Amino acid sequence: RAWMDADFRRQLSAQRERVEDAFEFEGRKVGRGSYGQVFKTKPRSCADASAGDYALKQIEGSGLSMSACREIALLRELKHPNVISLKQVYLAHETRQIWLLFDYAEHDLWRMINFHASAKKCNSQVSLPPNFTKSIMHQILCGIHYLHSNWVLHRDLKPANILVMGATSPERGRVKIADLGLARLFHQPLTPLTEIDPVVVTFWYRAPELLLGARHYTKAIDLWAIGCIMAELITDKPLFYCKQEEDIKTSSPYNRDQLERIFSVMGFPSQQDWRDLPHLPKYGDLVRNFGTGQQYARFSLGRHMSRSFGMSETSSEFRLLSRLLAMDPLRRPSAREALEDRYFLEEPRPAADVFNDFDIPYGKRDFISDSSDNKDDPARLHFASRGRHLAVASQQQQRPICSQQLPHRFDS
Ligand SMILES: C[C@H](O)c1c(Cl)cncc1-c1cnc2c(c1)CCCN2C(N)=O
Repeated sequence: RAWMDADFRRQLSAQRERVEDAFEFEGRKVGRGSYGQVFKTKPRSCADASAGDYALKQIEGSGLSMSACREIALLRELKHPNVISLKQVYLAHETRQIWLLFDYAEHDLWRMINFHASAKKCNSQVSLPPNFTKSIMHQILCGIHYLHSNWVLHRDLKPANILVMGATSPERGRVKIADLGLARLFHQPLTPLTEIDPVVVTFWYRAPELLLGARHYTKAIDLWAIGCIMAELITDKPLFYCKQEEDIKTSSPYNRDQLERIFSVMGFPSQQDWRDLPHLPKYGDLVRNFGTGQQYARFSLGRHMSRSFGMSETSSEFRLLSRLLAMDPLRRPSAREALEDRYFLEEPRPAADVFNDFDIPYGKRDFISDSSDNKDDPARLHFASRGRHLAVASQQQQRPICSQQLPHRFDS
């Protein structure tokens, strides 16, 4: 028996296509995060440069965990223009590594928003098409509507997971939702928040019910994150920005500083606003830390957005934003209800190419070196995230925004 299997296994192993044989990815690493690392590659086979690029994601850790297997099986079934499509899975049997192959997206909201934020700091506005935010929001909601109608929850929506196809792609300017829950090894939110890679996890997009100990992810949790992303697209600043302790090793979902930030923007939820609040597991901590929340009585989203960004509280843009950011998850719209909001029916209408045929001002992704890859280096925590910022910064240095050469203006 064993003898026959060994021979059979040798045959299989000889036939199995190896990822390193199919793709050139030496020195082509573009990103590294809690999920693992990602390379911008071309197939070795077709030599012509015109062939599209691919993103090769090497999943952190080894072995095919049950949830990684479930997520991969899901990804292979999912097919929607606004969801990144999984092209191939490679299981390297020798190293028990998992490699996922996707179409390559040159841009993502994290780098795009950083670009606009730094351009603002240098007082050189990169003006965007008037329907830029609306087009991106429309496509995020279309993608999430598709996932939710297939009972797939994303669980970790944030700007870095919202990709946008670049100029060389046939899908130029199309939004692709990525990292579907693969970053989550367990489905319940009560997982130790230390990712495999101790790069700090941000809480800025976490719904208040999660911070108060809600035991399960819901569709409404994804809609809250989309509201946070919409505000960030409008202001170029994370709405619920909260300084992060360097290494958050807690396994408790309760994060007082993050809740404090949410209340100082939104105000404190009253019994009328959120009937089920007292039933949440961490309600006791909330009362202990914040009492009746009187100190937040004068705060509201409308006040924050109008005072800080001159946004009109009667605009349909603000109305949709405040619906998405309802403190009570039961009051948030579904993805379909959000898509039916007046905001998307009014001029200017959302466009299929979010750049609206204008030149794309963002640079290509930088390749990053492996030097900071030393896992034992305690400082890795700093360099890991700082390295990414540096990568973006060097992007900016290559395209001096503050000098006379201004990026192509959208409105010209
Ligand atoms: C795997 C990943 O989701 C991805 C996919 Cl599936 C397809 N095309 C590009 C990417 C991609 C590459 N790099 C980065 C990002 C995304 C997010 C922001 C971080 N990042 C860097 N390079 O820093």
